[in-house]
Amino acid sequence: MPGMETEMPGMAPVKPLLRALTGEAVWPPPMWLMRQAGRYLPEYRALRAQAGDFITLCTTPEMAAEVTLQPVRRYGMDAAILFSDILMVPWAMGQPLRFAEGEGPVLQPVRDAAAIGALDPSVCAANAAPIMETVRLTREALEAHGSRTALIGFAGSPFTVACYMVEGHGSRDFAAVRGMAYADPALFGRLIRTLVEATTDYLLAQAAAGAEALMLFDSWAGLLSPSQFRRWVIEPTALLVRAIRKTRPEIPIIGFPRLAGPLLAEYAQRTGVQCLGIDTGMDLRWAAGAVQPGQALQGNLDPLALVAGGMALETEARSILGAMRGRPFVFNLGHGIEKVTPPEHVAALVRLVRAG
Ligand SMILES: Cc1c2[nH]c(c1CCC(=O)O)Cc1[nH]c(c(CCC(=O)O)c1C)Cc1[nH]c(c(CCC(=O)O)c1C)Cc1[nH]c(c(C)c1CCC(=O)O)C2
Repeated sequence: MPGMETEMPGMAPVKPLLRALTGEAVWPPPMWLMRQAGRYLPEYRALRAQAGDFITLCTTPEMAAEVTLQPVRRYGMDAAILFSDILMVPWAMGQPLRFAEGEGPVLQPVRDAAAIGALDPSVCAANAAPIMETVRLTREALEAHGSRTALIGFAGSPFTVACYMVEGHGSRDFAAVRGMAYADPALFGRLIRTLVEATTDYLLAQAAAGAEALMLFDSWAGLLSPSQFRRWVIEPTALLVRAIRKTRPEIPIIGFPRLAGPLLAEYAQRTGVQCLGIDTGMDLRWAAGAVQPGQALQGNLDPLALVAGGMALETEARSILGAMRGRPFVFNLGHGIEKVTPPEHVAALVRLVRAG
């Protein structure tokens, strides 16, 4: 029974985020923001400068745990999201990666059978040990303060991670990747299977280290045609979810198939994730009718409304709250926070959402 746990003597109350993810209409809704730890925060920029390099920051557990906790301390968010990056999975499989100042990630592209065959998914979780240590330290710090804040672990979905692995850097349309998926589906399928395997182990290791929910970021899912979306987004995600559930049936999973449009319904049904991340452009009431009964929604404030602040922010946030009242919901952005966001606008948003 929802809520029962809170009344049982000797048991810690269930955290609001976890209640919402398991289908309870918690109100005011729990909230956190995608990329809530990041360059818009002065305390992040200070630690980032001290680390020197982004990968060093991600692989130094004390620093990464500290960065994870920064937005929780400042705003009392209902979730802390592990500070890391979706590209740490290819990094942990040995693909050379660097984050170039001002241009984003740069990887040595994998485009042929030799390069894809050389990737070993079985070493991913072990090589990512520092990230698991970050999870452990962060969870420990949260529990030490008796926090209501839940810790979210995450990974990129196989398709979105494959986009960067094949292209070698960011792109507006990932044309080379989508072209390869049509021209050589056997080879692309091999890469996707490798990623399903690596990502399963990687997420299970995060759960074992103390992550209380898991999120799959599929930022580029919406670039695909419907048939390709079914093949490269829905099928591998369904396999991944099933594999995680086999070992950890209770851990809630949030799927974020960005720009999926009407294919959200099929994604929700066939993957069976507990919660759907909704992007900025999607109508929340429509999304509520498209998902399965009991599936929670998370989203979808425009990050630019948060940059603007004032009346624009208030109007947008209130319309989201109005649409979602009475159903399982997690307040969030529709995509990552912009680095020009004034931190005081985030504080204003937190006050507004907490007032319901
Ligand atoms: C596509 C993608 C990436 N990474 C991620 C995605 C999916 C979500 C999305 O679509 O935004 C996910 C991600 N990246 C980061 C997190 C940390 C947790 C959080 O606070 O949400 C998460 C969940 C930190 C980060 N990842 C990155 C930064 C900035 C690095 C810095 O401090 O210099 C942070 C805080 C770097 C990164 N990492 C990536 C890119 C394209 C870039 C460069 C763009 C940029 O600089 O914003 C790949």
